[in-house]
Amino acid sequence: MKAAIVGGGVIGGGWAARFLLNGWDVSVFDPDPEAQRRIGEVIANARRSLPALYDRALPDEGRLTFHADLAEAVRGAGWVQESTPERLELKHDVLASLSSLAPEKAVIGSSTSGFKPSDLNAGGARAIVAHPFNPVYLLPLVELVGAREETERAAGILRSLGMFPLIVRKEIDAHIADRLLEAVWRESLWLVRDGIATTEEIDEAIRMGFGLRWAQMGLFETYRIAGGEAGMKHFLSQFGPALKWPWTKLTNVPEFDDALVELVAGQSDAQSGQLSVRVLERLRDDNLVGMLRALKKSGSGAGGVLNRHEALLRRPETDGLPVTADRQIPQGWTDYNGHMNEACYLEASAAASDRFMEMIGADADYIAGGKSYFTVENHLRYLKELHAGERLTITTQVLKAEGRKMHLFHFLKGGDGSLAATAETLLFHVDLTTRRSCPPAPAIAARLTALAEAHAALPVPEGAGRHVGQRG
Ligand SMILES: NC(=O)C1=CN([C@@H]2O[C@H](COP(=O)(O)OP(=O)(O)OC[C@H]3O[C@@H](n4cnc5c(N)ncnc54)[C@H](O)[C@@H]3O)[C@@H](O)[C@H]2O)C=CC1
Ligand SMILES: C[N+](C)(C)CC(=O)CC(=O)[O-]
Repeated sequence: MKAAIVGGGVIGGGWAARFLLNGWDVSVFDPDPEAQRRIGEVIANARRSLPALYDRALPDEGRLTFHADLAEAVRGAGWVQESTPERLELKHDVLASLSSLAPEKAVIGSSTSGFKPSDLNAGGARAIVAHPFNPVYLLPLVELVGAREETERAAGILRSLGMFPLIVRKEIDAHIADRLLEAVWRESLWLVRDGIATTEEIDEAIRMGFGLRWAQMGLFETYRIAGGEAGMKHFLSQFGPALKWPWTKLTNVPEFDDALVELVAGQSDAQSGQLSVRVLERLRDDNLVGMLRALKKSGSGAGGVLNRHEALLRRPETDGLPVTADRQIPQGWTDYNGHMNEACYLEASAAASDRFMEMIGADADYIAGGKSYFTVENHLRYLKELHAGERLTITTQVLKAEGRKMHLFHFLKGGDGSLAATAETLLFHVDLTTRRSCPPAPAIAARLTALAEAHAALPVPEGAGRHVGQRG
């Protein structure tokens, strides 16, 4: 699979990273000689953040190439994404060329923030709007506007990249999200211009309050709760009339003169000018990863998208021993010593035990039926440092399976395949109603015994049965 990226600035670079890290080959066309360096830096940021969202490994990265010839860049592409500056005449030229050069079956998407497909295709092109959000490699939303059949085909491809396609029912300037963003931005500019608030104060007003709510419940669900037990109707009757009070300046746009530009840019420099854009991007990405991982636990909003994508990612089942984890180490697992924190070795091992339980049939359905395993003892050995972004693979050997006892030994291997840690763990099968140990269901016992018998032929792992501080 190949994607062609035409225009490799902020958004084109993000698209390149999204495709590349999901295993697509990516070709880039951008006349700016700086584009290759900039895209390299964006992809480096994406490598440290995107894999951290998943508890499974992403596909192997595709191949990245840069081209001076547009026809060469789009040859063989299944997706062509135009991300040139927001100027209609330029987009007409570029999209017309792409429509004649790209393979017939290729989706031609435009990243335009505001133009409608009928604007873009006025010169005879066949593009759809595929409007993403910055950073494209982390945020799932892509607004799709265009012919239904084409947007549905595009939606399937975007889902396979872990994105959330939102098909806009009717074309309209600035689609859905940018209309909302623009309303907030316009009002913020008034507040700055009129000296009511600084750029920093406005950012605090967002991030200390409603910004936190929006990522998980959006606007209407949040307001439903704000109506209390009486719900949405009560909320509307209480706050609806306020829309006619002078709470906001609504549609007026402040004069974009030099004074306003200097005021906003000056305040913004004072707020964050000491940090480079790349540093700010990394801070943003680390925070987004933390928030997205929290949403993944509840399955809310973008967390549900991640869970569905993760279920599609390949999971190797055996490597001699069952493979119970195969993932990249997230940035958030590293500590002040610059390596994977000790607690995260346990987190990874506990997830491997969960996966092993699934493999023998003690899965979510079995647990919902009232039976499970509890861990009663763990022994971890830290043998080698592990680092963010490195591949972590865990294989699991059954040391003993007797009645209600399950004794496992996890081998944690780093990206170079060498042993980085071992985790020996003893689990008891329990009845979740009585909270007491009991024998597992016969089907579980049979699968576990079969694995235990197969593993009995293997040597006892070095370090098994050790106590803390034991020499040799
Ligand atoms: N920056 C943002 O937050 C977002 C921007 N967009 C949309 O994405 C598009 C691109 O915006 P940005 O990436 O922000 O702009 P940008 O200015 O960062 O990048 C534009 C790139 O296009 C290249 N370019 C110029 N003419 C070209 C041509 N004829 N062929 C190929 N490349 C050409 C430039 O060299 C530059 O690298 C716009 O339509 C914008 O509305 C969409 C979502 C968010
Ligand atoms: C400012 N903008 C209109 C280019 C923003 C977008 O289009 C989406 C985003 O990422 O905020």
